[in-house]
Amino acid sequence: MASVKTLAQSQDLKSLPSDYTHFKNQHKSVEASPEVGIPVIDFALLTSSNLDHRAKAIHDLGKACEEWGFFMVVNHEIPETLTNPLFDACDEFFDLPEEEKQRFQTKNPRFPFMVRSTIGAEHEKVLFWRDYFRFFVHPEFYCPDKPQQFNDLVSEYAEKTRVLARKLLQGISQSLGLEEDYIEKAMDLDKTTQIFAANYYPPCPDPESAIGIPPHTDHGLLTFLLQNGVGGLEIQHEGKWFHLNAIPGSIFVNTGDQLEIVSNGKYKSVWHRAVVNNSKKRISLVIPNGPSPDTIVAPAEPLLKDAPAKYSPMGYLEYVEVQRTTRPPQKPILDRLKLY
Ligand SMILES: O=C(O)CCC(=O)C(=O)O
Ligand SMILES: [Fe+2]
Repeated sequence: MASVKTLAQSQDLKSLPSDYTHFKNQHKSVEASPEVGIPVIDFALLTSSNLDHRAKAIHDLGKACEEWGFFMVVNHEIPETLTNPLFDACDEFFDLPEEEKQRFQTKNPRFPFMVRSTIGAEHEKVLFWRDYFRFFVHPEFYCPDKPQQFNDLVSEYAEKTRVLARKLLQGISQSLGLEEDYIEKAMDLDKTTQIFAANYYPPCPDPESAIGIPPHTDHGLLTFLLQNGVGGLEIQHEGKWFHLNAIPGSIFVNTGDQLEIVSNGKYKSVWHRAVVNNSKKRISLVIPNGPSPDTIVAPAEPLLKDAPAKYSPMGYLEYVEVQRTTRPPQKPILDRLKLY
């Protein structure tokens, strides 16, 4: 199957092919920025030695998870000298011929490498306006050996985002009234499951009728997202869709299904989608951070004093696999684990 990029670049593409048509002017969303209450977490405050600053950051983090399931992190210590070349490397990877990309398939069924044409697309009646690839970078590190430097860049980015995830999850633990290290121990974060994914959304001739990624929730604890200066991510909040505008240099973070389970439903995983536009290509780099593959995820024991468990336990990797192979893929398997 040809990539969407190739399709978008073909000379005779005047209108959206019918199998990519989802809606008639469907995406109604409102512009969202810190002015309308989108939470911003200052990582420097969260890691400050000033206890008041830290307590305020933890409070804000808890509120962001509870009310939005989404926040932007500033002062996160991941430099653009790393992320800019990483965007370039991903862009180059998308430029490789399809056969070349397929060559990077991994043999390991537990931690597969995927590019768009191998999964999803051929099973769907309606197609999404994006190309993507993804592979596991932890607890086993994998990365294609092309383009040059890709391996080093991904490895450094994965390492830095693991540190960020752990510190945020320490704050989130405390915001739930748990010990600082509760989540990292219960979720076995030394063997955290990290996936590196890149999405490519070419300019679309009829963006109102197409969708990049339909509404879904992510499977992990926290997902990090960077974009190439072009917006497209939308989150659902109180029944409305919000189109997110990034503070330059910030990282988007959204809560995932496992955080909902661990928090026994206090921090719901947020519904989100990616919309497309007709003028600029958009690339997003996405890192889902989850428990170790073999963790059986269940509501945190100390929280069960307040309310009985709302979810049945389930192994994390099994959860990922079921979510990946469920059609339609956007239906969260979380619903099946809900007890009441
Ligand atoms: O590209 C985006 O804005 C959304 C990506 C996303 O939700 C995902 O890859 O799970
Ligand atoms: Fe997502």
